Amino acid sequence: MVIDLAGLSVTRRKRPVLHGVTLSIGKGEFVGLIGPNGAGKSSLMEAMLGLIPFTGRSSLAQMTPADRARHAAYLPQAREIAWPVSVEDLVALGRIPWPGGRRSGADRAAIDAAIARMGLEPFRKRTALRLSGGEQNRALIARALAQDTPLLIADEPIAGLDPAQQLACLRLFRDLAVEGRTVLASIHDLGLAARFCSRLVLLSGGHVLADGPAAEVLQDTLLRRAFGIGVRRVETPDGPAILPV
Ligand SMILES: Nc1ncnc2c1ncn2[C@@H]1O[C@H](COP(=O)(O)OP(=O)(O)OP(=O)(O)O)[C@@H](O)[C@H]1O
Repeated sequence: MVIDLAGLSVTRRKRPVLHGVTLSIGKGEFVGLIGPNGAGKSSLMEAMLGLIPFTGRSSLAQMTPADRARHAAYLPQAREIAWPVSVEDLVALGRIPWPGGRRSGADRAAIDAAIARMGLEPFRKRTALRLSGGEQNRALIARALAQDTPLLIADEPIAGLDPAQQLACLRLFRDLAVEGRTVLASIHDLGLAARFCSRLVLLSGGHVLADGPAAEVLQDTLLRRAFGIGVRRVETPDGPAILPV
């Protein structure tokens, strides 16, 4: 398993926010983590990576930081770029876990591929702070891609992207999974999650309410329990379109 969690619980400011989450994710899966605001999606990602205290077991948190950095790339929800570095230098930070600095051929190839995959060539030399919000988001995704890890954990990767960029990003993540990598991404758009992910995990109130193929997880009763809303489904040649009602 690429991610193996058992009985993972998190308490924040004395309030329990995750209650014994058990979850295994294997090679080649693209798992969409869905659930309402405050369900615990970000907390689950942070805890499994060992970034916040938790009880229970996470295979990722057990690794040394150096091993983990070569196993898992992480796109946090907060899209902070701290320094006025060029897009190219920002993406190159993804190579830090690998020996050889930025000079090896492998590093150059990974940086170039990540920039190309996120369509960032026109911005390559530009200071990342002078990009639009969505462009900055793409640069940070490219940094995670340049890390070239078997696992990518992305917290709301398509938030703030325009519709074309959302499709491009999810298509890329699906391709990464087809190539044999593993992707876990939190996604609020249920229709896009259903179309692109191989499996959905529905989190609500810190519990896993459902885990499986989209058709099983996006059932009316479950969605009403989690979000308090119903949905309309329209089948299209590209997959289901899901309209919250
Ligand atoms: N730094 C923090 N300190 C204290 N409580 C926090 C902190 N971050 C999150 N929480 C609380 O933990 C719970 C889970 O939050 P979390 O950010 O994991 O949810 P989420 O599912 O990612 O939500 P969203 O969809 O809004 O991003 C919420 O009740 C939230 O208020």
